[in-house]
Amino acid sequence: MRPTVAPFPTARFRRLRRTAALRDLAQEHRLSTADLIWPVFVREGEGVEEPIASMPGVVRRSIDNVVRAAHEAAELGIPAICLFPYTDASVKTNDCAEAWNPENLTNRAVRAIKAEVPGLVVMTDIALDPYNAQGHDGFVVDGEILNDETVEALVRMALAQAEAGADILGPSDMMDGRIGALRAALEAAGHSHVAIMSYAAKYASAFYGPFRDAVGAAGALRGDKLTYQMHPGNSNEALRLVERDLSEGADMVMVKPGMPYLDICRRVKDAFGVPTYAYQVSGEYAMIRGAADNGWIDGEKVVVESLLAFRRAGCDGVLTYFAPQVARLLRAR
Ligand SMILES: NCc1[nH]cc(CCC(=O)O)c1CC(=O)O
Repeated sequence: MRPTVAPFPTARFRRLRRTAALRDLAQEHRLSTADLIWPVFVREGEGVEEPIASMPGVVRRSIDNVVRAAHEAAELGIPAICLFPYTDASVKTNDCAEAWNPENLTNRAVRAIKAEVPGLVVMTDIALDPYNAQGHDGFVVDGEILNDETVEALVRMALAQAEAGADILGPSDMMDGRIGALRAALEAAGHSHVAIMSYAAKYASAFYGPFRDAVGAAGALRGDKLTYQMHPGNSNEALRLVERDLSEGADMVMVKPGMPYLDICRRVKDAFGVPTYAYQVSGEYAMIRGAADNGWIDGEKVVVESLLAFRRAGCDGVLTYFAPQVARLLRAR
C-alpha cells in the first residue's frame, strides 16, 4: 500500500483526531477480550493460591482454584487458558516419566476444567522441563540435549494431554521434527481434532527468568538453552522455522517473547497469513508490573498499549498474564 497524502492544508491529520467518536471511527486496530489466552500455573494441594515473588499478582493454584480461574475466564469472555505445572522436586527425574503420566498435574487439571467449563479452550505445554531433573526441555546426556529421543517422549506427553481433553497443544521445546511427529501420532490415535500451536519462533531469552521461578525450574537448570532456542540476533531463521512447522502440521504459530520481537510477528503474518500469536512472557509482565507498582508508569494504560501493539504487528492473539485484568478493563469501557 502506498499512502496518498495531499499537501497541507488540504490534508490535516488532526481532523480525524478531533473527537473521541472520530478517533474511534478511524482506529485501525483494536484489542478485544477474544484475543487473549491466559497462562495459569498449577500446583498440588487444595485451596492453594501461592504468590510468585518475581511476578506480583500472579499465583500458583491448586487444581480446585484452577477450575475457579477457568470459570472466571469463561465469565469474562476469555476464550482460552494455558496450563503450566509447578512440579515438586520429587517428580523431576532424568527419564522425565512424569511428563506422560495420565495422572500428572496438568492432565488432572485439564480433566477438571473440561468437566466443569467444557466450552473454554484448554491449551497445554509440551516440553520436558517441568519433569526433568536437569531443567532442560529435552533429555540431557553428557551435557547434550538429545533431539530425536526427546521427540519420542514429547509424543507420549502429547497423547496423554490429548487423551485428557486438551484442545490446543503448545510444543515449547524447540526440538527439530516434533510438529510432524506430534501430528502423525495425534492422527493415528484418533485425536485428529486436536490443534497444535507451535512455539515456532522461540528465542533463547532472559525474559523467561520469572517463569522459571514460577514453575520451579530455575534451580534445576544448568547453563542456557542456546542449542535449541533461537539466538536473539536472528530473524530469517524465524521464517524458516514457521514454514517448517506449518509444513509439518502446525495449525497456529507463536512468536516468543513478545514485545522485543514485534518485527518477527509482522514478518510471520506478512509471509504466511496464518493464525499468529505472541507470548507476552513473564519478564515482560514483571517489568510492566514492577514499574506500575512503583508508580513509574500508569500500569493499566501501558498494559493495554502493549497488547494493542501485538494486534498492530499482525498477531491474532496474545498469551498474557494480564488477561483477566485486561478483560475487566475492556468490559468496563
Ligand atoms: N518449556 C519452557 C517454557 N515454556 C514457557 C516458557 C516461558 C514463559 C514465560 O516466560 O512467561 C518457558 C521457559 C523456557 O523456555 O525456559
